[in-house]
Amino acid sequence: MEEHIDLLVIGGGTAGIVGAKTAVRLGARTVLVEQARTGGDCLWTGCVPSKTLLSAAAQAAAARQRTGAEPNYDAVRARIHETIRAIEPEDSPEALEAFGVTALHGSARFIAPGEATVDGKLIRFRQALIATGSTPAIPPIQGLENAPFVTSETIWDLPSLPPRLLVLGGGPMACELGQAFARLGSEVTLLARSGLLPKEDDDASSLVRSSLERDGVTVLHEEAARVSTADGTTAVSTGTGESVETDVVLIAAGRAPRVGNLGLDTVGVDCDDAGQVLVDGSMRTSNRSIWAAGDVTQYPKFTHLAGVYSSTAASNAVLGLRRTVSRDAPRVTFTSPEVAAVGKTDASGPGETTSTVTLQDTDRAVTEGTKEGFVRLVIGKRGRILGGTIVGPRAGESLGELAVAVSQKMTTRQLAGVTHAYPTYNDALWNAAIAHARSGLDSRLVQRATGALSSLVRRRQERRRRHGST
Ligand SMILES: Cc1cc2nc3c(=O)[nH]c(=O)nc-3n(C[C@H](O)[C@H](O)[C@H](O)COP(=O)(O)OP(=O)(O)OC[C@H]3O[C@@H](n4cnc5c(N)ncnc54)[C@H](O)[C@@H]3O)c2cc1C
Ligand SMILES: NC(=O)c1ccc[n+]([C@@H]2O[C@H](COP(=O)([O-])OP(=O)(O)OC[C@H]3O[C@@H](n4cnc5c(N)ncnc54)[C@H](O)[C@@H]3O)[C@@H](O)[C@H]2O)c1
Repeated sequence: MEEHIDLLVIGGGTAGIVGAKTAVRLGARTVLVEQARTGGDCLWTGCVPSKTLLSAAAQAAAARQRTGAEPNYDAVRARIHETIRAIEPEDSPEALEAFGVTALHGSARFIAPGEATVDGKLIRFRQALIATGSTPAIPPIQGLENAPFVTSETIWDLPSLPPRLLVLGGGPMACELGQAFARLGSEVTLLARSGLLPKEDDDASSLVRSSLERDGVTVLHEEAARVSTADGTTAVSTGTGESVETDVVLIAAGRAPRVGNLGLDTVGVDCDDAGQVLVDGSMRTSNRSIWAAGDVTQYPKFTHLAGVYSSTAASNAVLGLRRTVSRDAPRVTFTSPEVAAVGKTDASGPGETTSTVTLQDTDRAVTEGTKEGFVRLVIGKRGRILGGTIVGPRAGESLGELAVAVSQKMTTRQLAGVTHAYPTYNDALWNAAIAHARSGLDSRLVQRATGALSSLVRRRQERRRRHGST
């Protein structure tokens, strides 16, 4: 390709696909390069298979309770493959080409400012977008290399349900997959050195822990120290000397950016100590014509952020803008109960407070027999909703409303003023806003003001009655 293209997109996952389509919509000549299969982690090894697995596991647990029937793991695997097959065409090279993106198969590498190669072939570009994603981080644990371990990339290939599964990690991936495999019938141990969902509200994390334990998961708040494998048995020992035997180890200990062999030094793209590409709020790297989005950057690693941030990066690159991204980062961990959060989740700033309503006080939850869950709003000065956490069934769906409230800078009074249908799970969110808005009305100053107003109205009405009666 001798002439310059407008935008070179490296990586065909969510960030790459959305970025490339955005650029084409803006009239840019865009080339997307993917070294493996377009669709990326979300489609092949992340969100799509894991959410299908969770759904199948929840149904299996319900069926076991109803009839005692044990799940058929082959059928679960078949369902996962079917789901991927149904979504795959949307992300295919053919779909990209039909949209106007030139899709190339190969591995891209920067070789000089404005120049990259794809498997040795030269491409000249005006702007580039790095969207190369991440791979599972493998912690340096003695003996792990000889153990039968799987990651989010390989767990889908297990030929049968492991009788015992040790999950290393306590983040969203460990909690979701740990619960799913326990519900399917594996004996699951979770080894989580920072506890469960350490980035979320403590009460949310406690509810998830109790729920996992009810599903039979053993949760150890410890770090893996050593792994030994002999005669087909693997034992993982912890820092405190406890040892857990297992058939398979699942590593769910975070992510490492895919930056190897990209030639970032050649073009002056800076990374942090973990190798993540550093971008500013407009998603521009330290090289003025190179942008980045998705898991490869320092921002939280979620599909929706990969898409939205990449769209901003591509439009900034193509139109010469510096629009910045929102850092509110809505997120959902799809355990049972779901944990959904956006914006601030603790009242750590001056003048900040929280308003909490439990699902025990929410009629929809009572009618459905749901006992666990809550909504907690984090509220700033003058009643502005800064963020919050929702735990319970369909918390991920309720999060949409909270995300709107946060992004639109709504106050609790404004949210309280929106009529909600009864009985819904979102009543909890509404009631948390009402409770806070009312507490403002209960303050002594407001009581004095409303008292004075109502006595004024009373006197006026009295006067009118007297005049009317004469
Ligand atoms: C088990 C699991 C469950 C998850 N569940 C959720 C969820 O429910 N919700 C959610 O929001 N997020 C979820 N995530 C996170 C989500 O999958 C990622 O945030 C998202 O897929 C990142 O997209 P990306 O485009 O940045 O990277 P990727 O999808 O990894 O895409 C990067 C692509 O770049 C290609 N590439 C790399 N280097 C080169 C090169 N030099 N040349 C050409 N191509 C290259 C790779 O082959 C890859 O296809 C989950 C992740 C996991 C592991
Ligand atoms: N529902 C979702 O949106 C969803 C689901 C799964 C994964 N993801 C994304 O995928 C990425 C990967 O998920 P994750 O859960 O692996 O990452 P994570 O970084 O959120 O959690 C990893 C956890 O593993 C623990 N850990 C690391 N090394 C350990 C060791 N040696 N012993 C014990 N514990 C150890 C860490 O303390 C940490 O809490 C995340 O960024 C997440 O956002 C999202």
